[in-house]
Amino acid sequence: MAVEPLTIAMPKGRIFEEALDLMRRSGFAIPDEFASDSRKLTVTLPEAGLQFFLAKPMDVAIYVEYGVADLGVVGKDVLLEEQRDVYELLDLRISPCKMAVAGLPSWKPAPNPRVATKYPVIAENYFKSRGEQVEVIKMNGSIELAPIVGLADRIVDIVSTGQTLRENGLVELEEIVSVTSRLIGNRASYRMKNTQIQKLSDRLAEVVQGSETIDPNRERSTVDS
Ligand SMILES: Nc1ncnc2c1ncn2[C@@H]1O[C@H](COP(=O)(O)OP(=O)(O)OP(=O)(O)O)[C@@H](O)[C@H]1O
Ligand SMILES: O=P(O)(O)OC[C@H]1O[C@H](OP(=O)(O)OP(=O)(O)O)[C@H](O)[C@@H]1O
Repeated sequence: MAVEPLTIAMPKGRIFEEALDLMRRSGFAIPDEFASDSRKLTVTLPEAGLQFFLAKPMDVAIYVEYGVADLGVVGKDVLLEEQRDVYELLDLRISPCKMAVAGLPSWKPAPNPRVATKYPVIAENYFKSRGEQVEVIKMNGSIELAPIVGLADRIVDIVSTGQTLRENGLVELEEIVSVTSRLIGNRASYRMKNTQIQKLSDRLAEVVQGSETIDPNRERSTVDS
């Protein structure tokens, strides 16, 4: 009986190249036409029993929760922000960064504090857990601008190299959580396609843990059961 392919939602942008490299090192020969900057949003590998599609990073967990993708690759930041009902299957250890509170070096606690962020859920939860009342302002990007122009006294944002903070005269005040990309799974797919999913996850885990490369010719690159 033919096995239904596994569908994997991949994030466009920063994570994409590293995720693709990981898939390739795990033995899946994904063609070059599937690139983050290409307009092509889907690719099927019939031999491998895999189908990929390219989604906005913030939307990956939605596709997986609704079951149009069996699996997805997504930053831990998105999982914490979106709180979707999905399984987190594997830490892929790619695209590392952290979520942090930042502000001007002169920052001091003041009445009616405002915090600008693209991640309002993470920010609300963090300040609530600290017993600090703040007004969280949801922004869509260029978050570092907010303290400079006086919209907010602090920000909650991703810090990777720290360059954006430095170039804007800001400093990290507190780290909230460290972030890497995760393999996530739809709950029903995890039951119905368990053998295929487990096989793919094990294969990725082997490469993640050992940083080894699986030769596609070593065995047929398939997740068919
Ligand atoms: N320096 C960084 N800035 C932002 N995200 C990073 C960084 N380093 C790693 N990441 C990871 O990459 C993901 C974001 O990727 P990207 O910046 O391509 O998307 P985005 O900013 O959400 O999308 P878009 O720019 O299309 O709105 C994050 O969810 C995070 O897990
Ligand atoms: O520590 P760094 O290496 O400088 O990286 C962190 C910066 O990168 C991201 O912004 P992005 O480039 O996604 O732009 P955005 O502000 O428009 O979201 C993030 O929001 C920080 O601003």
